[in-house]
Amino acid sequence: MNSKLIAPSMLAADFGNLQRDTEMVNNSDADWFHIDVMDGHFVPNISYGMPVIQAIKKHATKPLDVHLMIEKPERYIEEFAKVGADIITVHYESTVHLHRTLTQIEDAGCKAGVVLNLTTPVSVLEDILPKCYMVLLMSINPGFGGQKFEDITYDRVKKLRRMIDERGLDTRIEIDGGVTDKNIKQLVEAGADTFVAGSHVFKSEDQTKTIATLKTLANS
Ligand SMILES: O=C(CO)[C@@H](O)[C@H](O)COP(=O)(O)O
Repeated sequence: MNSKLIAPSMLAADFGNLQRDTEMVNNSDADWFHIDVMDGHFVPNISYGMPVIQAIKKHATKPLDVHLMIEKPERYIEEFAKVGADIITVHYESTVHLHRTLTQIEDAGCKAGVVLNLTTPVSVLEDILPKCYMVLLMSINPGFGGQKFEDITYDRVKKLRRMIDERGLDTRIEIDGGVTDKNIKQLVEAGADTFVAGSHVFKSEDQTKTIATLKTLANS
């Protein structure tokens, strides 16, 4: 059984106070920084790229979990590794030669994972699963923070959990989009172990306490 990890999404941080928000995550019960890279092509939004990741890395004391929502991510893997990514996930839908892209991530010294859009069947992972450190299941349509969690995610997590267990693997299952204190326990029960939370954390009054509550609920 993997430990339960919380990864606050820096997309919801205050970019004018990035150092402050990075230190808040450092000093909280969070485990990773979740970094959303969007290119305005793969998803209808543009977020940030290498310079901002580098700025976060400068102050971060925890691993950077970099989620690439970009077309042909294989063009930039080495650059993301260079600015400090520890884990890099790419969308199944964004790269033609997925196995080659994951190898490229590993060769760059990072842990490699695959992301599935909300309704891409988890069965497409059958052959690539042994190569995945983590699978990220989107629980919203990617592109924006603050959206409502989609309930179809629970069944998707259960299916993926079965696939992982049947193969005797320890692949992490990360959930991203609309994660809150209201659904995290049910997600753990379904078989997830890694949780991205953006607006629920950064829009709360006491961010450190919100992270601590998520961690406690995930472990209860
Ligand atoms: O990948 C994405 C958005 O596409 C996410 O990481 C969001 O940033 C999660 O934000 P919340 O739904 O938790 O506000």
